[in-house]
Amino acid sequence: MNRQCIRVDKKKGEHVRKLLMEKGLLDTSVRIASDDSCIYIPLIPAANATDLSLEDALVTEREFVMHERPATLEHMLGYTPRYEVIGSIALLESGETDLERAADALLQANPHIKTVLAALSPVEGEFRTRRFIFIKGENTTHTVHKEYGCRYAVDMEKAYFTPRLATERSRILEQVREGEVITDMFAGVGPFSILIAKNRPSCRVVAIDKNPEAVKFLRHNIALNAVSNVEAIEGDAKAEVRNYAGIADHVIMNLPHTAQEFLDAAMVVAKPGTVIHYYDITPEDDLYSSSLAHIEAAAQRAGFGIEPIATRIVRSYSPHQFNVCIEVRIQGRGR
Ligand SMILES: C[S@@+](CC[C@H](N)C(=O)[O-])C[C@H]1O[C@@H](n2cnc3c(N)ncnc32)[C@H](O)[C@@H]1O
Repeated sequence: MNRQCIRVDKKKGEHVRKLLMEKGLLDTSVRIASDDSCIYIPLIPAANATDLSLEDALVTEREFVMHERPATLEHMLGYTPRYEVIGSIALLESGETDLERAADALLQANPHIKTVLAALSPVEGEFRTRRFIFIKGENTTHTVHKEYGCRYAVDMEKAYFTPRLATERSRILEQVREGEVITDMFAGVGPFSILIAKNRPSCRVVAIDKNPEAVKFLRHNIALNAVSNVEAIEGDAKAEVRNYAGIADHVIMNLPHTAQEFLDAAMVVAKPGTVIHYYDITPEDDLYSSSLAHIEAAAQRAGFGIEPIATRIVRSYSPHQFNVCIEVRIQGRGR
């Protein structure tokens, strides 16, 4: 099938290709063609070639060979931008210089992406949310993300969610046995709680979050995933744990930066044998020691001891800081 294209002298080819790419007019589904002196650059069907007014270039038609594989971002942009995909939203990380062009390439490379946003702020504030700027596609911050057979609706401006913890969540699930009680102290829209509830139907999950918007999505996600063993609690974990004293087999503390302030509250729901899954941001020269000391001190205040069972780096946070997980088993009688 013939396609509309631009014929241009080989020497000017790269300049014209870049220009068409910037304008979002390059058809990247087929290979650029050439003969001895010219190259033929394919245009997307909707391109209005008469508006282009390219010097020394001719609008013509010819057949092109399809790419065997869909064009990659590297192929389209000459580099791979830093981004993550949450549901149908691609989120470009700060540092991206040509947002419009990167957004065009993302929309073209991945048919599941309908919206491209860029982060305007880091994760911030008590509710760990971010601000975004809309770049291209459908103008929304709401999406539904699929992960390990679960679906999570989230408005990214109103509540925290990251797909980067998917593997970590599955690691926690592997440690939970049927019939256990889990307290998810900072549950957000529910990715730890719902994954566990769905895969361990006889577990009881108490999911707490202080952000009313996160809890709204948590409740929605409980219904979306048809789980009946999650109790969604809106409130401050420090206060709410008093209603669940001494019942937890697992306590998930996914509030890096400030989880330390909640260790005494974690000890309220703990009992001998409870496993605490504690997340922190730590410097490379003290990945685990100080955090372990804080956990041990809180356990001692509650009349417990601890047995460290695992430590791991979850992901890199900044050049010299890491998001780590420390897991300890509670020992002793408690107060
Ligand atoms: C890093 S997010 C983690 C959310 C969820 N666990 C996840 O993986 O997506 C931390 C959550 O803690 C919540 N939070 C902050 N302070 C809290 C508090 N005092 N009590 C309960 N939740 C709190 C925030 O609203 C946020 O949703």
